[in-house]
Amino acid sequence: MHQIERAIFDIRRGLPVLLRDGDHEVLVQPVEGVEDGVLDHLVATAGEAPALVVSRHRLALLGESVAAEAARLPLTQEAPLNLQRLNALAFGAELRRLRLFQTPERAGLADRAALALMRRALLIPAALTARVPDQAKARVRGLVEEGSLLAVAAADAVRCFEMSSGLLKRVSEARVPLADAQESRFILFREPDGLREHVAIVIGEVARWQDAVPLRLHSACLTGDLFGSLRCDCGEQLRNAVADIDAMGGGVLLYLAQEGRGIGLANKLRAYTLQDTGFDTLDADQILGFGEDERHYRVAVDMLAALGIRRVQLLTNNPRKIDALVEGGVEVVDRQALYGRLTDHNHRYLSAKAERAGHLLDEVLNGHSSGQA
Ligand SMILES: Nc1nc2c(ncn2[C@@H]2O[C@H](COP(=O)(O)OP(=O)(O)OP(=O)(O)O)[C@@H](O)[C@H]2O)c(=O)[nH]1
Ligand SMILES: [Zn+2]
Repeated sequence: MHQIERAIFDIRRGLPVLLRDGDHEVLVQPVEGVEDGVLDHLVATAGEAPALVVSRHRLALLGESVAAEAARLPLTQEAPLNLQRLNALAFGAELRRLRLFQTPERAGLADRAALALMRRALLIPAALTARVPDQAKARVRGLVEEGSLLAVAAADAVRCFEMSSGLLKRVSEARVPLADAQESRFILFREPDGLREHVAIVIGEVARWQDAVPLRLHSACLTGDLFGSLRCDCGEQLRNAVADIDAMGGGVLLYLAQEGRGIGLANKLRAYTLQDTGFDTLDADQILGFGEDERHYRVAVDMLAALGIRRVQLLTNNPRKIDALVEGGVEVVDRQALYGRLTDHNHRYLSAKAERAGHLLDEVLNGHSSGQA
């Protein structure tokens, strides 16, 4: 998978990469950050006009539905390669003005791989993919050989989110006394591709735990956790969780690198701007091409295994977290609610989570202001 990591770095820098699926070769270019000249360069290199690959979430907003995860929109003379139009089609909020000229086509392996790479790179999930025709293959191979274009297998790229279980690296640890839990230890884990790091905060002594371990899975939220943003309840939930776990006699908080429900901080800020024009938290993500929740919990299951934890009492209002642990073979014997404070700023966010994403927030929305249930 080493080449995939390099491909992700190239993509984050706005460079094209070549995806190979047997004899089929496809050039991939992220839509995010695409600049004047890049499109012409892509067409000149590939030798064919590209298609815009978008997620099914984005496509649904454009009035088309597909069963698959992604679809390709062929870009031809009727839909010229103009940057403004491309961006509007890929992640613009003015949907009424967009008219599809071409029927969406089924995404092939390389198209799906392209979107997986965009997501893994935390970019907008939209890509330009251009097939390399036979007569252009020798020239493109030359670019790969001279090192100016990276080639990867589409089959590896499409699996870039999958991690071989147990390969998570336990890297380092230290005692870090916290204001709300003096006996705390931070243990850092790194994903095998080196891209993301997650921290287990172990409160109390593991050896003393007899029964189900109090556990919090907390997804990173820079704005809320560090700066006390009023747009969400994350900072208070984080601090309440540490205090609650300490009061329960110890347990674990997994601080997961899943900023913005897995879409990354850059996209979360884009989503906030959309929310300021009237969209709710889920619709804003969908405009950008994301599903209502892009988080994967495999890493949390692996961290628990590394810590020798099989039975837990989970502090959450999110049924998906319970399901993900159970699917991963962790026994969830109990759930405890965990609230932050309801404010004028986060009311709409919490209501959307409750009404549209099934979060169990009745108590906080109906008057309870803070603390555990
Ligand atoms: N995309 C997006 N993410 C957001 C928004 N507001 C907060 N988040 C993110 O949502 C996640 C919330 O994480 P958690 O508090 O662990 O999870 P939860 O799904 O609310 O579930 P529980 O708190 O366990 O009930 C964090 O990653 C935040 O960065 C938003 O408007 N859009
Ligand atoms: Zn937050």
